[in-house]
Amino acid sequence: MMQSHIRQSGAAAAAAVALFSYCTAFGREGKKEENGSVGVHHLVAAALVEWRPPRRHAAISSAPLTSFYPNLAICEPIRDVESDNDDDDDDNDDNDSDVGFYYLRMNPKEVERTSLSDSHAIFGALSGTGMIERYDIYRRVLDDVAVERKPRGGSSRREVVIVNLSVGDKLNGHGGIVHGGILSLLFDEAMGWAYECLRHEDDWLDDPSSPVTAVTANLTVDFRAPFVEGSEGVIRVYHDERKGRKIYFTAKLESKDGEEMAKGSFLAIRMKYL
Ligand SMILES: CCCCCCCCCCCC(=O)SCCNC(=O)CCNC(=O)[C@H](O)C(C)(C)COP(=O)(O)OP(=O)(O)OC[C@H]1O[C@@H](n2cnc3c(N)ncnc32)[C@H](O)[C@@H]1OP(=O)(O)O
Repeated sequence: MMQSHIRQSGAAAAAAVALFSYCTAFGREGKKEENGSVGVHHLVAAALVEWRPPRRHAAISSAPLTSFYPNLAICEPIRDVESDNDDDDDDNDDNDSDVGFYYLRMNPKEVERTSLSDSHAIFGALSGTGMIERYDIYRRVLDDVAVERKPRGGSSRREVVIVNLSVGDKLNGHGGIVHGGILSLLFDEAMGWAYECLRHEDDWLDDPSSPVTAVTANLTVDFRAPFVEGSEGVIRVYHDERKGRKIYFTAKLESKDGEEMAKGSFLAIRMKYL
């Protein structure tokens, strides 16, 4: 988890300081030992490289569940995925980056839908050690002030969903690199959940409870950097536009360090009869 990563990083930093103090106090040179072992200063350097200041976090709230998602979201305000508020990528500066929000975790296991049972690719067959080891979905929720300020309508770009994920070492194409098809799958699912969030918003449908299913009509992915096996990452899904039954999303996959590993765009079309 990123939280534990940050905690570990903090511990690493503390250890680095302690080791550095030790080196300074005792005048150790810390060269690489002749027998090939790594000297003290290498340990210090390694620890310092590991540490990085945490980025600004999303607001954390203990707000109760909203009424329209009684069994979908569980009340677990996120503490371990970082905000994109300080993102300097113009491509992804969603409109509400200056207002308050928090994340609520969604729970696929509690959704009564056969597609999310064992037959589901991500939560079923491809879930497990070495495969998709984590795929935690969070809905972004604006706080009351943000809701008041936010323009309503179907075309304002905004982050809807994030996914905190990790992939093991059994889903590669080239050695050590996660298969692009797997990343496309991860994107497709995330954008599907973003659609599910949007369709429950009261200004989206005349009847929010009506079961209107959307399918992926088009999915495009740009792979920007190899996502290596054993990596953690965050997918951020943005809603761009809606034209009748057509709903457009874009998304990006960030490494845990915030580097953009892949970008996706997605067209979901609401089916006529489901
Ligand atoms: C709580 C649980 C959470 C659960 C969350 C779970 C998330 C799971 C996510 C998994 C998502 C998937 O993988 S879904 C599985 C993969 N996808 C599929 O199997 C879809 C297969 N394709 C289809 O069924 C169909 O082609 C549809 C439904 C997409 C479209 O057929 P249609 O409804 O008859 O639409 P049609 O009248 O032809 O076109 C409507 C408009 O869309 C445009 N259009 C149609 N197709 C395309 C296209 N590929 N690219 C661009 N534009 C298109 C047309 O030009 C037209 O524009 P205009 O003239 O109106 O301007």
